[in-house]
Amino acid sequence: MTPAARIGAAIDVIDRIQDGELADRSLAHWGRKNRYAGSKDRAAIADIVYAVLRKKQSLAVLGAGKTGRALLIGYLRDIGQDPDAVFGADRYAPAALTEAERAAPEPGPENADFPEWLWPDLVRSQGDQALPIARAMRERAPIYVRANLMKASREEAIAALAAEGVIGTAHALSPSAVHISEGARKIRNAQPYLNGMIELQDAASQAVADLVPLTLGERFLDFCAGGGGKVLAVAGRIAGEFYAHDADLRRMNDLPARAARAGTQVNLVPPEDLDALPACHTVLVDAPCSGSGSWRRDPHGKWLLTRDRLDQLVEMQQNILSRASGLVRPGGHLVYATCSLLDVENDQQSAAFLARHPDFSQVGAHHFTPLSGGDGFFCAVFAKD
Ligand SMILES: C[S@@+](CC[C@H](N)C(=O)[O-])C[C@H]1O[C@@H](n2cnc3c(N)ncnc32)[C@H](O)[C@@H]1O
Repeated sequence: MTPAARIGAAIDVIDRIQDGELADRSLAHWGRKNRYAGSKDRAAIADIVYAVLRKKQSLAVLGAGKTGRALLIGYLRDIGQDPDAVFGADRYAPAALTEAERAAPEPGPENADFPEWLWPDLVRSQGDQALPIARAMRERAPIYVRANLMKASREEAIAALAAEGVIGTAHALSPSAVHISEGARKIRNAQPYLNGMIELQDAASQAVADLVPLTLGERFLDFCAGGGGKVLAVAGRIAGEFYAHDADLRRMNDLPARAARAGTQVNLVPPEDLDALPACHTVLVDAPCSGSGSWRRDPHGKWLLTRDRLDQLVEMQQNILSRASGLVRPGGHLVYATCSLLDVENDQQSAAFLARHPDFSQVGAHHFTPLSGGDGFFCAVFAKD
């Protein structure tokens, strides 16, 4: 069957489903009526039908209707194919599009599976990238590892992984990032992981760690260290004196073992010891945030966020920034990062910080979105007078 004929078959199957038939019965019925179709064709048609059912609501918006035909128009738009190139493409294809079907629907949150109340914020923050970003957020996150450059080059790490059946390629977001295309489940038992040559870490998270200004031997504090992903990434780049703090000490439970595996040392600083810590060359605030940049990994988080919670987070970020800024020594840097796509947590938060702290000036701001492969992240670097 031609690709267009498979789309035509999927339309027939979906129409029966829309009339109330169960999906597997509708597929079986189509198979009985079209015995010329081989097993590959039937499997491909089933794949299309189930892909449509998964996104039925948003595809109905994209195709401007709920019939099999409209949903398949929506399906093709969703996967980036022009329905005009399929409908009417050959004599087995469904009939060519009408003018009304050809008119593309208005982009909006309902065809991006994005919380409606937050849509204006995303548009304000990301402009005409809002829709592709929101739609990218519906897919599974890619898997990345970080080559620990203190132990091996990225190429050596890729080769060591390949020897254990884990296939990866260098990724452009960071000199340490490796995109894993095969064998991801084997990573945690693979030698390069067990001996600290690699760590699991999103590529944009690695890129944020790359932006941390630090010179050999300097003192670095990760103020919101959590499991230690960022401090370990910075320690993988340059030798220094590393400190990790988190309001919730338990979040750092695994950090000493992870640091030992990576061949580095990270000193844990409980809240009561912060004031005794000598001022640092660089302090990183990887702040608690909406997590909107990592909703591919946490799709439930997307539906749990509320306006009240977002307001609370913004206030919390302000307080943390003020507290952490007091730990930076003159001439040093404060780095503010979030895995958020929302301006209110990112550029607006940075501007508010600068307004409250005239002894700091902004020397860089970077925005990462899922469109470049990794999670959405924001990173601002402030220099202290
Ligand atoms: C985004 S996570 C950090 C992720 C971590 N840096 C990493 O790369 O794996 C934010 C962390 O901030 C911590 N946190 C929340 N409120 C805090 C506060 N007032 N002071 C310090 N840490 C705080 C949370 O416990 C959480 O572990």
